Amino acid sequence: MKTDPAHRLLDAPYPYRDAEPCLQLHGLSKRFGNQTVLQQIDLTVYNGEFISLLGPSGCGKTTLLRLIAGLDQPDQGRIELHGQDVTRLPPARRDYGIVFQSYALFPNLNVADNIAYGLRGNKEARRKRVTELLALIGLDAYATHYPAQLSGGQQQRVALARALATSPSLLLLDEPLSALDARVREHLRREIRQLQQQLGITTVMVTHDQEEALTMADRVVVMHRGGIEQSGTPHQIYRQPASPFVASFVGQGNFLPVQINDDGRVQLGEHHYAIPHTLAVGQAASLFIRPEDLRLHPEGELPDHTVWAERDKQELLGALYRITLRVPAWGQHTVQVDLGHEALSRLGQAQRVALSLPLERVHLFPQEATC
Ligand SMILES: Nc1ncnc2c1ncn2[C@@H]1O[C@H](COP(=O)(O)OP(=O)(O)OP(=O)(O)O)[C@@H](O)[C@H]1O
Repeated sequence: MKTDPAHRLLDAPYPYRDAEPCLQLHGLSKRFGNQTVLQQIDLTVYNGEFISLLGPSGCGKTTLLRLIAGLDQPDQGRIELHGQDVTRLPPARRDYGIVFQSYALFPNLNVADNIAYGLRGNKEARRKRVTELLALIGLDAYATHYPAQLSGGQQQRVALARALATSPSLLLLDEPLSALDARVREHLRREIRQLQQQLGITTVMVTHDQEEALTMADRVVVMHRGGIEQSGTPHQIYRQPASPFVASFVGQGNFLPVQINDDGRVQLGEHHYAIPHTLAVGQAASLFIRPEDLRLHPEGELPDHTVWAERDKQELLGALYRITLRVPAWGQHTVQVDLGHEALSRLGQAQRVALSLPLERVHLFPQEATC
């Protein structure tokens, strides 16, 4: 069920719905030798929006960022920045700042000189701007330090200040946090997001880390094999995945084979469910449900559509337990269910438990559209 993803209208309360476009990509394609790396990419990024390009290794997200930056040339298509065609302009004539995964600071320049590197104007104006930027990134006390004297997180903040120094209208971030350890990464995520909102700077960030994309971005653009699979708010991407690829790449999920019966109901093993869908009668499909959406019921609580399930494995994930169960009535398929500690203790130790399927949480995908 690959829907409209790239151009789908965002929800009404979406804050950038009526904003002016900052960056527009029209039919961008790129090949390296025989390999098509990007195919007909269309994307509009609105003023002030934080977009994350999310996808597995090799899906083309860095290539797309490099095309926007002018570090590579597209074979086809057009790039507009504030309505101006910049497709053939060199990087220096495009109005953006960029931060790479490796800090890319000049080791022989101190922090202040690194930040001032791209600044024009007289010495006093540059000094003033550097002081402002040092305050912005909370490194006022480090102006005379050299990159080697800073932690990874501090170096990346300097790289960010350098990218912002000329007040560009677009900020490009290429996996800016992936070289940092988990705790620093989480902290810097919040800092970058706060700074981006404070400055209102339009931002495009490449990441393969779904948590990073979901927590930082206003809109996540999921890429797969050189194309855009879905574009939507983090909530839409997680809750209304447009394809099996998005459903499985972002978060966890159970896929169960089903059949569409003559009466339109969805057959899962021995059970029939009335789930709204647009699939054809007789069509094979996959039913998708997230582990936290399946319900396990303690003895004595048996709502409609309950099936019996046999407990198999139980793993502690930290805040949750992931329980693996075999469901004879669903064709012996196994499912995974996430439960909080409280819910697990209410469930007790019984080997056989009642399982129900909240129909409003189910997604159906035609089987040929598997990832
Ligand atoms: N300069 C190049 N020459 C040849 N092939 C390239 C070049 N740059 C990228 N590719 C190929 O293009 C494809 C997409 O690469 P790209 O770096 O855009 O992917 P990605 O989604 O950013 O992945 P990763 O997260 O691993 O960086 C890959 O198969 C890669 O090998």
